[in-house]
Order: sequence, then structure tokens, then C-alpha cells
Amino acid sequence: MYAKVIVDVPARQTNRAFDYIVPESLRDWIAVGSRVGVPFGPRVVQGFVVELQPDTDQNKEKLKPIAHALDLTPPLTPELVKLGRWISRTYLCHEVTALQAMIPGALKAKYERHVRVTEPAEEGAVSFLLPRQQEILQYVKERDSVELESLMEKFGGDGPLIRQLIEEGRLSEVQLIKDRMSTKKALTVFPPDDLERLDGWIRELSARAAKQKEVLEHLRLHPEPVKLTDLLAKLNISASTVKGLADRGWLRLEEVEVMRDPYGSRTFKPTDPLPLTAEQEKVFSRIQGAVVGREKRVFLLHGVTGSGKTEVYLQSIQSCLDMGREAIVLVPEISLTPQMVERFKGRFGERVAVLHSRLSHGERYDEWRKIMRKQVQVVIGARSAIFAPFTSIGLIIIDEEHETTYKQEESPKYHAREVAAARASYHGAAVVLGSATPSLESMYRTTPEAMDDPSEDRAAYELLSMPSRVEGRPLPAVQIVDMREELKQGNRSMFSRGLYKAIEDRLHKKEQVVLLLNRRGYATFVMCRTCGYVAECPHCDISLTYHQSSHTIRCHYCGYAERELSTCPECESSHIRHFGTGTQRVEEELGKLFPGIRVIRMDVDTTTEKGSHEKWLTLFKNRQADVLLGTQMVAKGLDFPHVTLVGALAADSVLNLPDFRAAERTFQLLTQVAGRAGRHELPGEVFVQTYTPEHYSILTAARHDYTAFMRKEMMLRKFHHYPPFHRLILITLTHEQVPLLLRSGEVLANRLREIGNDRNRSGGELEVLGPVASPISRIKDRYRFQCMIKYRGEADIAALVQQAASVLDETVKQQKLTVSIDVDPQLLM
Ligand SMILES: Nc1ncnc2c1ncn2[C@@H]1O[C@H](COP(=O)(O)OP(=O)(O)OP(=O)(O)O)[C@@H](O)[C@H]1O
Ligand SMILES: [Zn+2]
Ligand SMILES: [Zn+2]
Repeated sequence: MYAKVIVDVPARQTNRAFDYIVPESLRDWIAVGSRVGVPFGPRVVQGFVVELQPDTDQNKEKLKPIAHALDLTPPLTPELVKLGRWISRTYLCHEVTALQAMIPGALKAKYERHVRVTEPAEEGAVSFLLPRQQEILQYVKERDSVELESLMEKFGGDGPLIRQLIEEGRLSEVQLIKDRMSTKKALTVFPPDDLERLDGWIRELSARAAKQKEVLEHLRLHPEPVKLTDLLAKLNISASTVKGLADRGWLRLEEVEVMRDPYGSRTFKPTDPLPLTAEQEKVFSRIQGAVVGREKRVFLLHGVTGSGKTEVYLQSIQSCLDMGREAIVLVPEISLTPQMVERFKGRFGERVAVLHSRLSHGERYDEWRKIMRKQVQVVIGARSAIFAPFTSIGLIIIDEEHETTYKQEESPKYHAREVAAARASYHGAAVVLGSATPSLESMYRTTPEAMDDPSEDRAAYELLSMPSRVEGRPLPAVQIVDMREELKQGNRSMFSRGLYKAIEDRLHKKEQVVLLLNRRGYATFVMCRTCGYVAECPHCDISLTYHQSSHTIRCHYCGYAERELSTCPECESSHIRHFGTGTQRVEEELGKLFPGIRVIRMDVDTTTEKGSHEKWLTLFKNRQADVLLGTQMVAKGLDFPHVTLVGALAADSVLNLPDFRAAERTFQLLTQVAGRAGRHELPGEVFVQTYTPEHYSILTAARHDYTAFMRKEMMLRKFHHYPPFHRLILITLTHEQVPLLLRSGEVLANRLREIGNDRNRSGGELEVLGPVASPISRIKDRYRFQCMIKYRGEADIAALVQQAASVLDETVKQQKLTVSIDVDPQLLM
């Protein structure tokens, strides 16, 4: 038997499967998707089996056997192995990188060098050994094998002696591949097999052993295994009490594997399906039809904020589960709020696994194993949950499908929406993309134009819509406030007069307020008010960020940090000001304007701690605060009945970003945040403060007019050859020297233009822009240049681009140039 193995050596030369012999002894342990250790050059490396075959066309003499199998059950299914290949072709990454992305971090290999004593071939050949060396050999021999590093540590200072032993062949090196994470074990207390005897023992114990008696009494009443720590806490006793009983053989203490459950300490109130509104019913029955009929459909569900999309998801999933199939729900990381988890756990309880980056490695690993073992049928998670190793998927839901977090920024640079479509097509599953503000890409695919376009290789979507809120609640009234006018009237505060009055009114009525301040617009830089000096990172072209808690200024790209400044390094003025986070300033001003106001601030600074999101939102939900103030994270998915006022403080902060999607992002953000107001009985009101009140993205968002926005934006995109009409590939080059970078950029651009000309002659459309400096022109002392390709037509252009990029192979190897290719980029920085 032979195996094709993708090795964990991400390089262009090794980006293919290598053949290995499957030794007889491993035959039962190796399947497609297994992780194995294989000899590769002088080392043993981890690899993934991607194919098994009875024969090979390679020279059998030269093939080596697989060294070991790393799993009892393969962590990847054959479907995921196939998907890995698709990702590597579509997004131009190494296949192993794609495969690695699908398994939990806990399973990423850790290589350890161990040594073992080699038995000498002949007794007589023993050469002279120092006593210390004999000691070392003895130490290793007793332990069978010892990790080299720990051996060096143990015999500190005797490194040369150890090296000599290795060189002489008395110690041989073995390489072990280990998982970064192991299963968690917990000491568990088991009652005796014969419970009848407990009474006798209790009597036998002396009066002084009251605690031990208590333990036995407890086991008599609750004769099931219990975690030692739980028992100790419950009875308020020490471990030695239990240990004493175990020593007498009256109970058993054993290590038992436990699952780390991040939500274990929480109870979720079970919920029943709500009777659907007419709009929900129509959408639900269409989705249900597709799930039951195994239609492989992609639906775009356009439902306004508060239209009840979540209830439609829940009931659709129920019908999927009723068919004995599984469901994946993706939510943007940022809105993976307790509220969303609560709704899913509330409906499906133990059948739900949750995956997101706030979990520890161990917790993630255990949630993932619940999926592997088929203990759960629903997964809710951020982007990478799309790789859940289910084998019978019936439905995939992507909530807030327009969010940029669905595109991974590092390799593999996949978009979860496309991966979802690929998986759904394999399983015959339905996909539901839900949003109040669908991306233009998705909307385009519902139009006849996209369906008629023969070069549009991707599946067309079916549009479903829910244009009204549940129970006929109105969308909130939105007022645009021209901040230039405010300034003219002498108002220098960050609150317009209208918003100020409205906040005052809500405080009076004991209703709640959500305030949004986009972080990017109000950076947290350090500036001298005398000369205008701004502190910048010496390695990156970006201003340093002020961190109040540690009194430092830091670079967000490379981690460079220095102490906060008290005087200006340029002019020595002491008027240097640390512009704390924008939200921090707003919080201060709120306190001044409305003494006694209770404000919860949510931004990166206040939500780093685990569980902090949850804590703030619970406080707000329980009405222990009047104002929830924050960055994008307050804009999405929240559903609080007493919120009747929303203020967007600087609506144009996103609009000014150097990105062709700036208008779209502005429209989305404003629509989402406005959608937090008036979702229940009380009607809502929204203030949008801006310096560009005439901009169409702001005007249309204020009118809740998605269609008007979309039409206008589509026209502009078409005119400028941007997505969804053209597709983009962004190639970024980085190097320490600008001249080399420029030269390389030119070479690449010329090669791309040649390809473009060939294609355009044969009726294609391909433009090459650049090379130009990237918007962030330097990171970690490396300058950055980019080329942008705009094209229409079939997808295999990616392969051509990769081919073109190979003209730089030599420079990459010899001069350490880096080339990174992003297919369908979401951020153009
Ligand atoms: N059929 C129904 N009957 C009564 N209430 C409902 C029904 N469906 C949903 N709701 C309630 O309406 C509110 C809004 O629903 P939901 O949060 O699902 O909206 P959404 O469409 O996801 O909005 P957003 O895009 O803003 O997140 C929730 O409080 C929900 O419990
Ligand atoms: Zn100065
Ligand atoms: Zn830096």
C-alpha cells in the first residue's frame, strides 16, 4: 500500500504530494486525512495523507516508509482534504497551509528532539568514558528516551560531553512529533462497586472522622462518579480526606478524560419556536424546501434590522436536524456575543458546539472533538468554523454576510462565503447568507446580469427578503446633523445640540442610549500642540498608539513600544498631548455634560479580558448603565428592548479611508447601528453626525433605502471596473530596500501586462495597475509596494498570476523579497 502525503514544509518546491510506503504495521491506522510522521531529507516531519493506492508509478526502491501515524481517527475527512486542494488553487497558497487551517491549533505539530542510548555493537568496542558521561547514559537509559533540551538543562554545563556521546553514536537522536495540546484529565471519585457496604464503613469510622463520614454519606445519596474538585468544593473538605478513604479502598480515585466546556458553568433558558410572521414564514418555507429537497441552493436573505432573521435561522436548522443532518452557523467574530450563543444554546442545548478565538487552545480542541465524535449537530462560530469536520451537512448559515471578517487576511486567504458554497455543493446542502445590508458582490449574483454572464463561474444566488420588522414595528427615524453648522453656531462639543437634548431626554425617561464612534477615524496618536509633531514608529509608517494603562506608546504592526512622552522630542514643548482612544474622550465628556451618567465603554482596551464582552453586555441588559459607548462592536447584532436612542458620532470616519468599499462600509455601519434602536415596544430615534451630510451613503442609510444605495454604488463600481463587475487580485511585495522593490515590481507588472495583452486579444479583460507604494508603505522596516489586477472572466486567471509571479523566484530566494498574493482582497492596505 502506498500513500500520497502533503508534508509540513511550506515552500513552492514541496507544494505537492510525495509518495511513501505504508508499512504493514500501520495499515489499519492510516486513512485519507490522517496525520503521519514521514522522513523528509534528514528530518521527520508531519504530513497529511491525501490519497491511498495499491500501487505507485514512482521508483519503489527509493520510497521510504511512513514513520508513524499520529491519530487514531483522521482529523480531516476526505471531503476536507479535497477542499484543501481547492483552496490552495483558488487562493494560491500551499496545500499544507490550507490543510493546517482546518484543524485546531492544538493539533499543529511540535517537533521534539529526543535521545536514546544506542547499545554498542560489540562488547569489546567500548571506548573510554568519563564518569560523568556514564552518569548521563545511565540517566537516559532509565527513561528510555529524553528530550535533548531537558537533558542539556539537567546536565547543565556538560553540553560538550553530551555532544560527544551523540557524535560517537552512543546516544542516537530520535525525532518525535507531538501535539501541542493533550486531552485534559481530572481526578474523579468513584463510589465502591458494592454500595451496600457504605453503611458499615460509616459506622466503622470514628467520631473524629466526621469529614470522611460526610463523603461516604454523600456517595450513598449520589452514587455517581464526581469530579474530585467538585466534591471538595461542595463539602468544603480537603483532598487528603478523600485520599484517606481511597487508601482504605472505600472509594476509587481515577484520572478521567474531561471535556473543557467554555459554557459549562452557564445555564441557558430553553426556548420554543416562535409563531412566524407572514414574511418569516415565506422565507422559512423556501429554505426548508431546499434543505429537505437537498437542493444545493445559495440564498441571499435580505432582511432589515429587527426583521427576525435569527428565528428563521433557528427554525431552518431545526428542519435540518429533523432530517438527521448537521448545520454550521457563522457569525462575525465581533458579534459572537453571548446573545447569539444564548439563542442557539437556548434552542438546541447540548447539541451545539461553539468555536471562536476567545476560547483557549484546549477549549477549542474539545469543542472540535465534540464535532468529530458526533456529539453535536450544530456548530456556531467565527470564520474558521466553516471547516467543522461534519460529514452530513444540510445547511450552512452565514449571518451578517457582508462582514469583512469572513475573509482571512493571512494565508490561506480564503473567503468563508466561497468555502461554504464549495462544501454545500459537496454535501447537497443549502446556504443562507443573511444581512440587512448585503454586500454588493452577493447582491450582484442575484441579478439577471450575473446569471446571463457566461464568464461568471460562480453559482447564482436566490434572493429572499424580509422588508419589515416583526410585529409591524417601524424602523427608527434618522436625523442627519451637519457638524459644520454646529461649529458655525459656536458648538465645539462632540455632541450636536440635537443629540445632547435627546440624551438628556432618555436619562430623564430612564431609557437607554447606544453611541458609536468608529475607532479608525479617531486614532489614538500622540501629538505636540506647539509644533504639530506626531510620534511615529521608527520601523513602520504609522503613528504610535497611546496605551493609558501601561503609560506607553506602541506600534500596532510590529509591537515597538516606548514610554509616553512628557516633552516634545522636536521642540521640547511640554504641550504634548496623548489623544486617548476616541471613545475614552467621549466617555470623559459625557461625564462632564451629564453628571452621574452611567457609561459602559466597549472598545479594544476594555474587552481584552476573557468574558469582558459578556460582562458589559449583561450590565447593560440589566439596565445598570444608561449609555453603551463603543466602536463597531456595539453596532451589530445586539437586541435590547430599552434602547430608544442611537448616536453615530463621526459618521464619515470610515468614508475617508483609501478604499473603494468606503461608501459601502459607511452605509453598512450606519444601517447596522441605527438598527439597534426601537426594536421592541418603544420607538427609536437616531442621530448621525457628519461633515459630509450630502454623501449618498449617509443620505440613503438615513432613509433606510438599501435599494437606492445599491443602485448608485453598482453604477460607480461598474464605471470604475471594481467588484462585483471586475474581480481583483492584489500582489504585495516587501523588501528592506526601495530600489530593489521598484525593480521587482516593474518586472512583475511587465510580465503581468504581457499575459494581459494575450488575453485581451482573445476577448478577455485584464488591467494591471502599479507598482505603487501600498497605503501602509512600511511595516517592520520593510517597504511595501503593490500591483493590482482587475479582470473579468474565468477564474483560472489566478494560476496565470502565480506563474507570472515566478519571475521573481530568484529574487525571493537570493534577496529575501516577499511576494504575497491576495485573490478577491477585502482590505487594500
Ligand atoms: N415571529 C416572531 N414573533 C415575535 N417576535 C419575534 C419573532 N421573530 C423575531 N422576534 C423578535 O424580534 C426581535 C428581532 O429579531 P432578530 O434579532 O432576529 O432580528 P434580526 O433580523 O437578526 O436583526 P439584526 O439584523 O438587527 O440583527 C428579537 O427580539 C426577536 O426575539
Ligand atoms: Zn513640538
Ligand atoms: Zn512598528
